[in-house]
Amino acid sequence: MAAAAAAGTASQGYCSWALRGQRGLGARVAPGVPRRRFCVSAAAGFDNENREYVIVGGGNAAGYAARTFVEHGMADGRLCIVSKEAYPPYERPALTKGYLFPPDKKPARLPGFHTCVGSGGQRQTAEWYKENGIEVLYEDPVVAFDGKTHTLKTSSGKILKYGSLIISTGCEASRLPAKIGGNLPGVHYIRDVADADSLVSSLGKAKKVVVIGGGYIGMEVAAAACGWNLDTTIIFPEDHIMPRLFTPSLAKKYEELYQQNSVKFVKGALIDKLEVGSDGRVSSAVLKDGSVVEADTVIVGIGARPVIGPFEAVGVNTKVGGIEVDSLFRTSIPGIFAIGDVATFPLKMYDRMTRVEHVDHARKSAHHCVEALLTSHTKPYDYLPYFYSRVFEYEGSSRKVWWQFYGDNVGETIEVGSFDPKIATFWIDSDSRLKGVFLESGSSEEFALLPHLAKSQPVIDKAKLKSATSVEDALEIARSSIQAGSSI
Ligand SMILES: Cc1cc2nc3c(=O)[nH]c(=O)nc-3n(C[C@H](O)[C@H](O)[C@H](O)COP(=O)(O)OP(=O)(O)OC[C@H]3O[C@@H](n4cnc5c(N)ncnc54)[C@H](O)[C@@H]3O)c2cc1C
Ligand SMILES: NC(=O)c1ccc[n+]([C@@H]2O[C@H](COP(=O)([O-])OP(=O)(O)OC[C@H]3O[C@@H](n4cnc5c(N)ncnc54)[C@H](O)[C@@H]3O)[C@@H](O)[C@H]2O)c1
Ligand SMILES: O=C1O[C@H]([C@@H](O)CO)C(O)=C1O
Repeated sequence: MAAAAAAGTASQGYCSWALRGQRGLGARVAPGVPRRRFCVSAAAGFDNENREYVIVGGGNAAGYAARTFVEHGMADGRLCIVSKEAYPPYERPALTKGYLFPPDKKPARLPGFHTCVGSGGQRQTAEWYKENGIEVLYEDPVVAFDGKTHTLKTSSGKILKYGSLIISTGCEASRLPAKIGGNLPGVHYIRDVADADSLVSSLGKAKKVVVIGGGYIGMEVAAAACGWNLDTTIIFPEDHIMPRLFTPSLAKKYEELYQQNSVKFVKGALIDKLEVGSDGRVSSAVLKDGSVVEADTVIVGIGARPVIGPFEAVGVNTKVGGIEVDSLFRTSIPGIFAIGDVATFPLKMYDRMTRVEHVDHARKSAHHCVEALLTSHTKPYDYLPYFYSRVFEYEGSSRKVWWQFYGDNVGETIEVGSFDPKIATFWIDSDSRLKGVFLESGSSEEFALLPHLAKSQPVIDKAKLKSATSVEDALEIARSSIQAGSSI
């Protein structure tokens, strides 16, 4: 059921793109600049098929995009968000953090974490969208797209003609095939609130939990399961957790913490099948080597795939996947943009095309895209990759952990600190330039230094850094390397 069936109540009606004759490019009018308005009479708001701006996907990036439209006075009666979900945009990271706290430890619930609270902004509830004249179509995903006629069709059969279109359909969880038990009751994937609700209901009854995948979801969900005092096993194919980012040595420190919390690891293992019990629910995971791990609840976190359909014709990057955009988030078709997880964009500082599946980019790409659309700015997006996680945050946990990483994890690494309580890893390339930096349990001042380090890429005296006696000492050595003037 729709949590909120909000329709925009645009008092002045809206300007049809077709009547404005601004095919595709949207309104390239600076805020505050008087515009000729050819408004269609629309006393009831959005009552015909034309929409000036349409965002497809009501997720993290859409919430931040809506905020930028409002800041420019360009939302009221003009912006429509077409959402698959039943809720206005929210901060998706909460789903594997506060949302999974046990019932007695004050779990996060909507409307508590609607965008843009995750970055200290306003909490944009369903009311906020109404008050700002933004039409939100809930639980009505776009199922067809025609770039020639500028038309979208939703699952309920609505036909929407757009002036400018922003695709922010994000990612979907990769699934285990149904033929090996990937769809059994008790097997969970986690992407949205409905998934998280289903998982919480299973955790309430669970005794033995298997987490498949040693990435972000695996680490965050396994830590949450500890908060529910559940027998938890993580199974993954690699040698250590977080293989895309962590060094083996860094991973070891986190694995030890999980083991102290009674979590078991099965490494280097692939799933052969998930078996069904007499109650029709999952009962165990059978590994390729024939061993069996019992489970009444399985959480699968084996990566995510960009949601491209039905927009394939807009242009998919063949190497990275994702909808290809330029440094202003413009696709190959004028008037169509893509942001967030689904967009493959030029990562200017490392001179490569990439897709980033993290919330900081969702927020910043949304803002940058909408600013470029609504104003005449042509400043290229210059993103510094930023990833973070927080686990064991619930009250009563013996040790909370929170880490941040900035930059590129390339080159050799220097690790400083014992993890008790802090650890830092520095990635340094063959020219001795610092490329990436990771910090666990830093102070706010220390975390604030990391983006400066990763952005300026100072030349580092490696011997000096290796001899650092503490994380504080190491960060000071890196900071003074920026000041030494050898930065980019
Ligand atoms: C459980 C979880 C925890 C995370 N934690 C962190 C974290 O701690 N830190 C971090 O940096 N990142 C985290 N991420 C990643 C971060 O949430 C994403 O990078 C971010 O949500 C991307 O925003 P987006 O708007 O591009 O996509 P999404 O937020 O996924 O939004 C896309 C929306 O589009 C909808 N949609 C898809 N197809 C259609 C269609 N055809 N029509 C209409 N709507 C459609 C989807 O239902 C969804 O609501 C997490 C992700 C998950 C799943
Ligand atoms: N803190 C964060 O930034 C955060 C938190 C949660 C989720 N997310 C996002 O959510 C999405 C999904 O996260 P994720 O953890 O599933 O992806 P991931 O890519 O971080 O990890 C996937 C893991 O799955 C495992 N794996 C891959 N194929 C497998 C297979 N066939 N069988 C068993 N294991 C397999 C590997 O161990 C791999 O590390 C990503 O976009 C991620 O960025 C981010
Ligand atoms: O970025 C984030 O947003 C949410 C939460 O802070 C919203 O309240 C969360 O858990 C993050 O990591």
